[in-house]
Amino acid sequence: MSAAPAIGVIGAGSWGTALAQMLSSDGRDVLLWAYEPEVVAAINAEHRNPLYLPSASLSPTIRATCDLPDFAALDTVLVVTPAQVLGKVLAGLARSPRDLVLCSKGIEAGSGRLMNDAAREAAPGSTIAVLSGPTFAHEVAAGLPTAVTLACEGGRAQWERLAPAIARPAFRPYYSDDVTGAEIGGAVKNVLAIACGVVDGLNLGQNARAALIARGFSEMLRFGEALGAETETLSGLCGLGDLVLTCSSTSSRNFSLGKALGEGALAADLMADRRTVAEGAHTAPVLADLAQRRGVAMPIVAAVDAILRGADARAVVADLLARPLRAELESDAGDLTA
Ligand SMILES: NC(=O)C1=CN([C@@H]2O[C@H](COP(=O)(O)OP(=O)(O)OC[C@H]3O[C@@H](n4cnc5c(N)ncnc54)[C@H](O)[C@@H]3O)[C@@H](O)[C@H]2O)C=CC1
Ligand SMILES: O=C(CO)COP(=O)(O)O
Repeated sequence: MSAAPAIGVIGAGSWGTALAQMLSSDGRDVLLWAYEPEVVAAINAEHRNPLYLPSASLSPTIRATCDLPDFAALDTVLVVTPAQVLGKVLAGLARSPRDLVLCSKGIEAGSGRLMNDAAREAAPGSTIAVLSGPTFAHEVAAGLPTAVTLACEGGRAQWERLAPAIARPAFRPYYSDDVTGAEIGGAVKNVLAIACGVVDGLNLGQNARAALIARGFSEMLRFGEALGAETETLSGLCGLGDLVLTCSSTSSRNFSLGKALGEGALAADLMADRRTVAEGAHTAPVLADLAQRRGVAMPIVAAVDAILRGADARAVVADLLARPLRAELESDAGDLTA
């Protein structure tokens, strides 16, 4: 037990559970909202989450609940639902001023909104922050060293409140005030991780994967610039850092989904009845659409979108390779802009 104020975590998938475990490591009380009553029961009775993070023994200072009204008095709440339901879930939270730390990575289908816009509408009066970076849940739950971007719309004053509440000896947030950049990094890298998985599934080699990471990063920068993100933010933990992690490991659900697509599985079969979320599959269509409407070239994102819609992966890769040659840097483009 600790005298530090309790923290709330909404969403008890693998990431919400891992964050709750990390936050409880100084003995403080953590209230964890789960969608499924059986997850609540298992966490409270056995201190385990067999559905989403079976490897972890959880702290007894984590209490789970299905009732959002239980969060009414908490000043700091982390939001860790799948991106597509974030607005809907937050609409059930009492409307009092608090710090809302968004940890989901995606873009809302239909509206094309980033999570901070969805959260601001669903929970008016809150001050938004975004926590994002290279963070496999099972490693954070195991206490392995991890660093993240913590982007605060409330600037330094909010950081002074949140940093001591969230930092732990092995969990190290870095300050930013670029909420848009932090969200774009996490959303776009999920789509690029699917692309890298496809290349792995097709056995196209490590050169191709490195090329996808570098050219995909260019797409992330172009899209970020169009939405007002800082290049420096995207070059940090929440952009390049997370891109490198998720594009290189089958621990990533997005990479694994792409690998199965490259091996010939159908997207519809892979998405049917899946319990865990591969956010890139939901983000790719809306991101490809946003990019097209804003005139931002994102050929790798468009390729992932096409494969998810059922196009043959090998043919899509052949089309990518057949694109006209062009300058690597925008600043050198001149006539080479095809
Ligand atoms: N797992 C990880 O290593 C990391 C995940 N994230 C992000 O965290 C977010 C949550 O992902 P995970 O914790 O991995 O989820 P997960 O894939 O482990 O579990 C799925 C989650 O969706 C919830 N859910 C399903 N239907 C729902 C509904 N109708 N309403 C509310 N909740 C519902 C389930 O209760 C469960 O919490 C995603 O945006 C993901 O990109 C970010 C960093 C790391
Ligand atoms: O965001 C993540 C690591 O930073 C988790 O990636 P996946 O959702 O692809 O597993």
